[in-house]
Parts: sequence; structure tokens; C-alpha cells
Amino acid sequence: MIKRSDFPKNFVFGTATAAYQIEGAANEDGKGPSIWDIFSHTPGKIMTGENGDVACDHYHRFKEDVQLMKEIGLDAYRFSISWPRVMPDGKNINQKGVDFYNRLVDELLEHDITPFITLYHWDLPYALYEKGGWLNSDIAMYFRAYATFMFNELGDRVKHWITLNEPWCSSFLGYFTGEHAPGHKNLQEAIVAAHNLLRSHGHAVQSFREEVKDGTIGLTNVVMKVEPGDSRPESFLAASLVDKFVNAWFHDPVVFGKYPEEAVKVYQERGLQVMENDMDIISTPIDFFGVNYYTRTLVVFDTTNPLGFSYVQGDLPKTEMGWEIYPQGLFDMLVTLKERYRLPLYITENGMAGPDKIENGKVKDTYRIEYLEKHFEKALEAINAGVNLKGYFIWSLMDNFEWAYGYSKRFGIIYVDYNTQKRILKDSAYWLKDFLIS
Ligand SMILES: OC[C@@H]1[C@@H](O)[C@H](O)[C@@H](O)c2nc(CNc3ccccc3)cn21
Repeated sequence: MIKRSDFPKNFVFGTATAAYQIEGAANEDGKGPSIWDIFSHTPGKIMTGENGDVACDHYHRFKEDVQLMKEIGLDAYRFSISWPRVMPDGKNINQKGVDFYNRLVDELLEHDITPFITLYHWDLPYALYEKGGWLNSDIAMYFRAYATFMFNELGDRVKHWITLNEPWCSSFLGYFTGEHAPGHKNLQEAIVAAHNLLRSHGHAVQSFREEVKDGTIGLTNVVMKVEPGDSRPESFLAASLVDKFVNAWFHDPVVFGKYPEEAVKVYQERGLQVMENDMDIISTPIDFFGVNYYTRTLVVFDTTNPLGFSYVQGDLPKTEMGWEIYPQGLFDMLVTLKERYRLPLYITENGMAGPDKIENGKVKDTYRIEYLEKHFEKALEAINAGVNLKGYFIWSLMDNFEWAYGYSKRFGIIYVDYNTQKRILKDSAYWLKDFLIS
């Protein structure tokens, strides 16, 4: 049985959340609307018709939540800042919003929990969306100013920062499939948004080097193990191509200053415009990559699809999200990232949605314990194979607003009763508490 002491001494175990998914107080103390406030209030966008107006009410209950993190024994906590809470119009400061994050950071430090901050976890100020949002090249300057302000405000106490959470999701789910805010369905827009997201990332890193000399900063991407769904050579080719678009497209430019050759041609014909210095800015050196790993993706050659491939379902056991449980993919991708980019890594998200039910005041989420154990084992295997893995953040600390699924998917190690806002540690939280002292 794997033990915490099998991991390197300074390895951090934590949990992760995001502002819009847990804070609530969506219109309180001067906070401005985000694109997710508008999207979640738009009929038909959220499967359950729910929104993040209250969520887990973390804005008011953060002290209780930090106490629970301490009770579990977490080393670190990854959370995001709501840009529109701090800058309601995307530019001017809302001091009450800033005060909240100062209080949260101080509460974490008082409980010996190391804060890891994500600057952007999808909740763009709506006022900036109205100026073009990620489609307007000026967004990089707005993001740099926001990042610089936060570095100056919290950088004396917060030494680990992530610029963006999953730019692939922000661009391709937000602007191509339309499943996420702002709900556009335009491939050209998605390509432009992706480039502006990476430009914004690079500008934030440049500012960080000036403002927080003793800190580390990185970029978190969704990392999918892309595999062929059948044995045809064309499907192997399709898998390799999809890997370039989903994984390499958001890693290569940040390290090599170049987009993957195979994908550039496709995107240049569909609106990608790279201005002089863009790639130099995007490839401003970072300290680590954050890895959000959940599952694998299977693709097959498919001439009926204009893109030449289609996704297929695998036959492994699945979580409530319909995602296959595939711990081997975590090992494979950690090794791949290490060999290709030679950067330290954090697992910034890994976890599962389960059929969590309260029975006699308990949640017997044995399936989540098994999921975490298997993925912990693969993480340790990767470390022993030479991967410089520095930490592991479970998604998530508590059940929360799961984007287009509303509150119907529970990822937390803490159960949230949304009617009463009562928090109940699931069996997986008690298992983690024991693991962290093993
Ligand atoms: O869905 C669970 C979490 C979500 O709550 C987080 O806010 C987000 O950072 C997050 N990213 C993934 C992985 N992304 C993904 C996107 C499309 C298809 C499959 C996985 C999962 N999650």
C-alpha cells in the first residue's frame, strides 16, 4: 500500500478549486459580472438550469473551509482569483474584493497551508468580453495589469502562481464547441482566442519576473492521453494529430516559442495571425507546467467528419462524467511532458465525479479512494522514472458548480449539502487524512 513517506520529502499534497465554482456572492461587495455569471443565467446553457450565484458560499465560509483543510492535513491549496471581484470592469480596483483574497491568504498561512494561486480560471470580466474579450489583442494588456496588481498585492506571501487554467478549454470549449462561456461556435474565433490567451500568459510571466523575485510561476493545461480507438494505421495518425492540437499546441509555444508544425498550417488557413514578438512573449521562460489529468481520449479515422477523425468511447470503467478511469495515462503523460519539455511538473488537478450519497451522515466513496490510490501510485512511478513532479492537487476540495453540469457532478472529498451549506467529510477525506501521515 502506497504511503506518503514514499514521496519526496518536499512533495506537496493539496486540493484545488476555482472562484466561480465555490465562492458564490456573485453580486456582493462590488464584484462585477463574469462571462460565467451571464452564461449560467442564460436559459439552456446549464444542464440543470443552475448558476454560481451562491455555489458553496465560500466567500462567507472560507474560514470554516480552511479549518477543514487543516483537519485533513493538506500541505497546500490551489484556488483562483475572480478577476471581476477584484476589477469589476476588468481595470478599476474593487477594494472589498481585494480584501477577501488578502483574508483568505492570511487564513491559509495562519494554518500552515501553502497557497497556490491561479490568476484565471475562466471567469473573464463581462465588461472585457464586451470589448472583444479573448478575441481582442488588447486583452493581453488588461491581463498583464491585473496580474501585476495581484503580484504586488499578494506576492509578499504567495510564492506559487499559475497564469491560466486550461487555455484549451477557454478557447475551444468557449469559442468553438460553445459548451462553455461565452458560448460561441466559431473555429476561427477559438484559434484567435487561444493565441491571445497564450500572449496574455507570456505578459503575466514577464511582469512576475519584475514583481516577485522569489516566486515560481507556471501554466496549467488539460493533458489528455490521446490514443487510437482502433488498430487502423489511419487512426494512429489521427491520434497523433489530435495530440498536436490539444496538448502540443498549448505546451510547445511556451517552451520552444513555436507552434507544432503539423497544426500551424491548418490554423493559419483558419485565421491564426502571429504578430512580431508574439512568440518571444509567449515563450518567456516559466518554472513549471501544471498538469490537469483525468482520463484518456480515443480517436478513430473518420472520413465522414470534416476534421478526418471522431472521438469514440472506450470500454474501461467510467466516472459520473463518462470519463474512463485510466491511471496509466497519467504516468504516460508525465513522462512524455518530462522528456519533451524538461520542466518541473505539478499535478494541478486529478480527481473523479462519483455517485456520492449521504447515508447515516457518511459518504462511502470507496470508488474515489481507489481512484486516488491508483493515480497516486502512477504519480510515484513517474517520480521513480525520473519525472521532477513537485506536487499533487486533488480536484476538488469540495463539491462545487461543475460548469455546464451545474451541481449534478460531485468531485469533492468534502460533500456539500447545498440546501444547508453543511460540509461533510467523505470517506475519501478521512482516507487522505490518514495517508498524509503515513
Ligand atoms: O470537470 C472537472 C474539472 C473542472 O471542475 C475544473 O474547473 C477544470 O479545471 C477541469 N478541467 C478538467 C479536464 N478538462 C476536460 C475538458 C474537456 C473534456 C475533458 C476534460 C476537468 N476539470
